[in-house]
Amino acid sequence: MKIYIEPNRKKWQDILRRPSQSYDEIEPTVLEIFSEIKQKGDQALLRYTQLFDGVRPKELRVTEDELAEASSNIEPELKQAMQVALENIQAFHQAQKSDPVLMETSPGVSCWQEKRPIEQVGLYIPGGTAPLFSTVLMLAIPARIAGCDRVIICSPPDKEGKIHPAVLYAAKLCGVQEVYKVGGIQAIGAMTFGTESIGAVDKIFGPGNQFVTVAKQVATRFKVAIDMPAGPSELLVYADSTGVPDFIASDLLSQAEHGPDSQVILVCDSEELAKASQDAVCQQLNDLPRKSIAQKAIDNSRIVVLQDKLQALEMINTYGPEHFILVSEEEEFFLQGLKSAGSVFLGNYSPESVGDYASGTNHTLPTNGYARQYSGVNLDSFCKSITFQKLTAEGISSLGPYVETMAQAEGLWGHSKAVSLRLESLKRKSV
Ligand SMILES: NC(=O)c1ccc[n+]([C@@H]2O[C@H](COP(=O)([O-])OP(=O)(O)OC[C@H]3O[C@@H](n4cnc5c(N)ncnc54)[C@H](O)[C@@H]3O)[C@@H](O)[C@H]2O)c1
Ligand SMILES: N[C@H](CO)Cc1c[nH]c[nH+]1
Ligand SMILES: [Zn+2]
Repeated sequence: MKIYIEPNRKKWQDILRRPSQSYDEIEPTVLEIFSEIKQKGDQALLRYTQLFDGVRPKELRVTEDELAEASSNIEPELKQAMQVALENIQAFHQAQKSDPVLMETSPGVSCWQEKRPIEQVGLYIPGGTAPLFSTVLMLAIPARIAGCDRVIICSPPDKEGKIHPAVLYAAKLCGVQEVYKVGGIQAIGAMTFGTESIGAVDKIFGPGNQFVTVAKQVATRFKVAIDMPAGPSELLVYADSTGVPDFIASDLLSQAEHGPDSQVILVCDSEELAKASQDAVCQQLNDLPRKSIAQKAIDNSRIVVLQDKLQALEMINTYGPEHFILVSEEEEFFLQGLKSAGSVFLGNYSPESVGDYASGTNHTLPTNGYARQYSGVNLDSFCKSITFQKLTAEGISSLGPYVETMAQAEGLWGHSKAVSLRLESLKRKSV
């Protein structure tokens, strides 16, 4: 990880550039695959699965037997850990339920807002280099709490044409019955257009690599919604002298090991901490089984020394990290000034991994700077808000004339008449 000491502002853009390929580079591939899926359905899914995952599964849908069998392949210790995670994720997302908003905006004019679940949702579970069964919990639990009617999962098959038992076990634990062996761009296409085996959904959720993320973005042109662009994982750590280099390095590597296109950034206030953390990264990297993946991500990662805390805060907000770890005596200063981040971890005892698995917060979060305009997945992601209104005779009598005036000023006499007719009818009744 290269160290930049007090870099000039003009250099920030270069220092903070993400390593993933751009939308424009991947979009043509996505459009080509989507077009084939629209024309050829399952046949196209199987062709691309063979091409990208090196396998042609006999059936796209995971059978009931496969779902049931998964449990016998999971160690009791893992089952218990998943249960703890499930309970925390469930509790935190259940607590996000909110009461309908109901009020009388003026006498006789009642307005309210209620939520309804999105009926059909598709959950993408990454599986290219690691079977992220934790993502099943992060997406299927809020979908169930929200009350979505149909919840399906798509995940890439392994070389034997199977989905990892932990993914299937988690699906069963969360009550998901429809699981398909398809990943990447082709999975997003299937959930967008529907094929013979896989019915289309209303909204697609879930993280994935750069191909999955661009495919989701392209899919929104075809009347499906997405949660957000949740691509290659990233982390920004800010630490002052209270930071522990070994802890910092372990956090940086925890996100670097996700994929070669991940990126991690350390911003700190001294050269000493920068150097010690850099050394700790080099040392710990050697012990990681996914060293070669993490090394590539580390090559795209940076350490920046900024003594001025205002500048440091500006850099954090400019980057808009997916994950932000803050270890500072000046916690309040940074929290007050923080504008954009997917999820925040405070102090020396809050490693980012706890949020990835079990603290209860959601790990499906905006990357690539999208924290500037998107929230991470939460209960509301699975709902729509519908507004309602009911006016009494008193309500339309007092509000109606203002609506008539505004409608006529916009030249929309049809709108005005819908009010006038009622006002006249009330006048006739009163004489
Ligand atoms: N932002 C978040 O909330 C979040 C959460 C978890 C994981 N992630 C990210 O998810 C990603 C998981 O990536 P992964 O690769 O292990 O699994 P993945 O399931 O996202 O992608 C695997 C699929 O990518 C497709 N693919 C691979 N190379 C391709 C190519 N050259 N052209 C077209 N398609 C290709 C294949 O179809 C394959 O099945 C990581 O980047 C990780 O950082 C993000
Ligand atoms: N860090 C990922 C989100 O960017 C989520 C994850 C799943 N498993 C481990 N980590
Ligand atoms: Zn992670």
